[in-house]
Amino acid sequence: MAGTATSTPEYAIEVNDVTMIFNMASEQLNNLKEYFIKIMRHELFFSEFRALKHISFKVRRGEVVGLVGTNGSGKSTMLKIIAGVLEASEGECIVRGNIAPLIELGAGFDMELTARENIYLNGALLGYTKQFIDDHFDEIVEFAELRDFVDMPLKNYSSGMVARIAFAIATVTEPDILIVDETLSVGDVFFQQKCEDRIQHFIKNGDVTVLFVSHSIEQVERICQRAIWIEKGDLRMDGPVAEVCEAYRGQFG
Ligand SMILES: Nc1ncnc2c1ncn2[C@@H]1O[C@H](COP(=O)(O)OP(=O)(O)OP(=O)(O)O)[C@@H](O)[C@H]1O
Repeated sequence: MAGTATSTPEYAIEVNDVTMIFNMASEQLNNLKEYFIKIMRHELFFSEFRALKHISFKVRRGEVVGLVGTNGSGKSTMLKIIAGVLEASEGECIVRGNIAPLIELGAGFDMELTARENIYLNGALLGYTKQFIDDHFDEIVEFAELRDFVDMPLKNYSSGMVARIAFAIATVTEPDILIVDETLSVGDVFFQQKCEDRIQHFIKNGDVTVLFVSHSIEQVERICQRAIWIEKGDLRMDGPVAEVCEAYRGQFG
């Protein structure tokens, strides 16, 4: 269960005994018709897959926490539950403040529309008013460095270009909580640096809480103070970034 709270105690995020269960179909079906036929004939079976098992942790306001773990260990699932995109099967997640979720980039975009139209659409989804977007439109486009492409449909953009627009919109104001899931990996190295600088600016100048997933342990060590290691759905370690990254490297490096 994801929830928000209006009081502002020291924790921005509280994850309490969260378990996430996915139902996996016994076979891959191509369409709904096949699905219904199999169901009617009792030929389709489901098995439970526990992507997260009894995870608990708290993040203080202003803390910068990295999530590490090998592929499929449950990091993105954890971020999606915190962002309210997925509902936990068991346990609860309390979030205090507004979240800028940089996960599944482009999910709020309509690929048939232009970048200009998508800035307004995505901005509205993030809760910005039209006036606010009018006032910040140039700033968003400047940051994304896509001025020449602003009236081009998004379907013609590369994934890196979509990431630029998404990052620029989501960070045009300082959020209370910034959730970054591999967003930076699709951009080129120059844009990655620019995004990292903006995140660092938020960290230094405010009390933004950051949850950060990256496969680059160096990047996690550079940006975060604390790291949480999730492995095969279990919380393996939670502590100072250097210690957790060293242990993780020791096992997988
Ligand atoms: N919607 C879903 N339905 C079924 N299984 C899912 C779903 N989403 C994720 N999973 C499974 O849950 C597990 C955890 O996935 P998740 O994407 O959270 O891992 P991750 O640690 O972010 O991986 P990566 O580092 O590769 O991005 C994986 O085994 C994945 O296949």
